[in-house]
Amino acid sequence: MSSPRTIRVDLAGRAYDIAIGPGLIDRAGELSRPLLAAPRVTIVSDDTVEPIYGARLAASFERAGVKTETVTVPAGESSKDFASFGRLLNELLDRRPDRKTTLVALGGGVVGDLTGFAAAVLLRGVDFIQVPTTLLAQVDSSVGGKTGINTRHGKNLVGAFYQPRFVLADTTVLDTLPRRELLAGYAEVAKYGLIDDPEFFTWCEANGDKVLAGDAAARTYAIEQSCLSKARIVAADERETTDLRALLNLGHTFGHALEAETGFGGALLHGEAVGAGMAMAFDLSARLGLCPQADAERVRRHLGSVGLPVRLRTIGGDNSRTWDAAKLIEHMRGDKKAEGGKLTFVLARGIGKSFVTRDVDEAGLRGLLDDAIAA
Ligand SMILES: O=C(O)C(=O)C[C@@H](O)[C@H](O)[C@H](O)COP(=O)(O)O
Repeated sequence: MSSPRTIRVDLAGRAYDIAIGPGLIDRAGELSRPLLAAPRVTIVSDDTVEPIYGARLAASFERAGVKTETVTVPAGESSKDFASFGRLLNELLDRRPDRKTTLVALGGGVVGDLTGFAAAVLLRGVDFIQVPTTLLAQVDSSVGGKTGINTRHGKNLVGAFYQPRFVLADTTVLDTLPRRELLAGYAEVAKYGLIDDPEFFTWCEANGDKVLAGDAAARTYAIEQSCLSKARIVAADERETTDLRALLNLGHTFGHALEAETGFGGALLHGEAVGAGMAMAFDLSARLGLCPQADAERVRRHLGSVGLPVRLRTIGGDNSRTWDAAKLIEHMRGDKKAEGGKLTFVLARGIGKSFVTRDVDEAGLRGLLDDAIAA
């Protein structure tokens, strides 16, 4: 059988491939067998995805002579907390893994982040493979080795940089993804254009609807371009030691605060929060005179036109929610990027011209939040 399209994440001794293409779940065993330390894997999935794809993935490993076991967690962001993480570790240990066991994360960002963190600490570190089944996980969270959980203090505040051995993105699984999940992932696709690739953002404006409607060529192109951008940035700044990787956090200072305020219970999908957060980051950039107003409007128009909720009033599908600017700013202070009490933002000088700054006037921020809440 032909080799799928692969993109290399070039990390010297820890380099790995992202394979992208239709039907790859059925080839997971054959494609990952050479990477396994021993012919046994434990698949970690959630109770939405496992019933749909678990048996096919397990069968593909079994065909390659690999023994499988499966552990399932409840679907949703609430599984990314201490208690769920502890339960997952115990369930994994119940199956008597050894250091040559490989974990396979089958699911979206929550399953990937949770499994990756479990792999980082189980027996002090076992290998793991990502089989992302959402658009968001395929274009973003499965690549780059950011693993972790949420705490009552905020999003992803406990975790590890721990790279997978392989990422296997089966593009056909997106056909069964609910539109809301697709949209949430699409926010992260558009993000790459907004960070440093204005041509890609222009492509998104022309083709975003096709990506969401299931056009296979448009979808594959969007995933490949996103993974190329992410692989390039991660290879250059794996552990976010310079501000380069931090650019991938465009929209996240706002987004994480919105998620924290709604309690990580799934009222708000991560990608929805990021979409609204990117619109706010461009609005703030324009308000501070850093970015042309026309660019901020273009961002808001495109994200809104594909169906992302870019107004705080509509985000999370609960029109009765009230937001409090002071509380949102308090959440931002707890963000990992905050340094010495200074809030950190990814702002922009225009589309594709993002940069990191710790120099944001809080009165300007407060004004933006008050206006966003009132709009
Ligand atoms: O990979 C990265 O680096 C990112 O920042 C990608 C983000 O889109 C992703 O949501 C990430 O998990 C956020 O990381 P965090 O360090 O801000 O928690």
